[in-house]
Amino acid sequence: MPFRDECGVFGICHQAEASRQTYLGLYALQHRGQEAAGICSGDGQGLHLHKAQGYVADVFTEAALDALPGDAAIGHTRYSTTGGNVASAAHPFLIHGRFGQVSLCHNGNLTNTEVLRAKLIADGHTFTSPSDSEVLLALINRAQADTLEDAVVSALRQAEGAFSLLILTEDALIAARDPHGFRPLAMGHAGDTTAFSSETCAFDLVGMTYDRDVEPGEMVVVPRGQGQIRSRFPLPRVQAKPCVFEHIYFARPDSLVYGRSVMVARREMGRLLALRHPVEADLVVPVPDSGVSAALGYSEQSGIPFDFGIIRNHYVGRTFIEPKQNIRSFGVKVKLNPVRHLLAGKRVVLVDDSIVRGTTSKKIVQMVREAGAKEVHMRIACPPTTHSCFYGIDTPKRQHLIASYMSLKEITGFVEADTLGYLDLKDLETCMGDDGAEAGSGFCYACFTGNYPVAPHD
Ligand SMILES: O=P(O)(O)OC[C@H]1O[C@H](OP(=O)(O)OP(=O)(O)O)[C@H](O)[C@@H]1O
Ligand SMILES: NC(=O)CC[C@H](N)C(=O)O
Ligand code: SF4
Ligand SMILES: [Mg+2]
Repeated sequence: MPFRDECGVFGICHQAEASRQTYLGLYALQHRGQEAAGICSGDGQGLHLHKAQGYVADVFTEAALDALPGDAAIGHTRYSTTGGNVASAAHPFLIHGRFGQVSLCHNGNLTNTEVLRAKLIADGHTFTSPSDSEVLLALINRAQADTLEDAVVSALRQAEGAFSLLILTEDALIAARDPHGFRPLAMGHAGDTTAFSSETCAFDLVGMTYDRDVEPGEMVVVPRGQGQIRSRFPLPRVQAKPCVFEHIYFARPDSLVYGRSVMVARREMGRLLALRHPVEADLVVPVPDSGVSAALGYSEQSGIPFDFGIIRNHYVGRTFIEPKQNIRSFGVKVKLNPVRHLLAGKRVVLVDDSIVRGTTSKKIVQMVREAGAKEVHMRIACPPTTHSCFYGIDTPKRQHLIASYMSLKEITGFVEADTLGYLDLKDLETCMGDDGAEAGSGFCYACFTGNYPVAPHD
């Protein structure tokens, strides 16, 4: 996979079946991370943890869920950004420390992990994993603070980069988001139950109503017992920079992210793409699944009919045994297959959300031509991806991003498309309702501009 996803977090409080609901929440967030999954629950007697490498459905059995009792839980699906795909770095992390049992899970990536880690190790701390997220727990435990809440604030003040966090203790469920709000975190309810999730599609599954986002820089404390939900903003205020790529690619189209419909945003990207890069053609074909919404927008705007000229096999996992005999482009073919009957003799507009390395796109263009298409015009629903992400997305290094070393003309030649058009940054801002008071003000666009809101130390 050229682009790997990130992580999903889900947490719930005052729910009799907290761990089962969290399991379902994670099931809905599976697309955000497939390396490991875990849940920590609390029943008033203590915290209980189960985590392992693998998909949510494989990590949790009935018996595993039965061993996670209580009316509060947090859970995580992981794609590593720091520490690699190792069992010890699965979330949630759980410690028995100065504030009793404290469990934490994290979506995002710290940009000063190495500095913090080195300092903690010099102070005598021992780590159980290479994870950046475990550093946060160590900071909480070692904070000069009398209460857990103040210790969390102290840790968050030292952390730099991206964090949407859920913390479960014997007394509270705490949600927090870094001051730039790089990664999403939604809040919802059903009756007395409060829940948090990376995306609202998880709320739909467990029957929760989305209320609002945890704001950038906000910390929300849900007491486990009686008591009101509390909100505070303990971190220095900065211009929020939520990740625009959530809307382009990562999030599910049925989710609201930052309170906006992902489907609507993607469709708008497709519409503007059609306005800026029109072409005479017979058929608009999406690269499934992530290109579908933008392709619909392109078709609506251009009036060129839309059809599923490429079909995706939904049962392809992350790895498969390759045939011994070399089959050309096997990696792409096992996942995507053209519908020859639709493509033969047609001038095709192929719409995808993004080009990363360019290798998939090249093979898809080839595949569509081999299926008989007369012309292939590629349209990409975001600007050229020229910079890597340090805030929780595992993008390839800059030198592997094709747009960082090739011009538009060269990329067109490389992927062997007849024409190629990208959405430009201004249009992307328009689709996101970013009025661009300052250029690129309301979201993080660093993978297109290199303007990193937080300098990556590591
Ligand atoms: O330029 P490349 O490096 O070849 O990669 C670009 C592709 O990568 C992503 O999809 P991906 O194959 O990761 O999976 P998806 O099915 O989730 O869209 C993206 O949606 C493009 O289709
Ligand atoms: N993608 C993520 O959000 C990863 C969280 C954390 N940095 C880890 O590697 O475990
Ligand atoms: S660099 Fe790109 S992927 Fe990373 S947070 Fe910013 S917009 Fe999102
Ligand atoms: Mg794709």
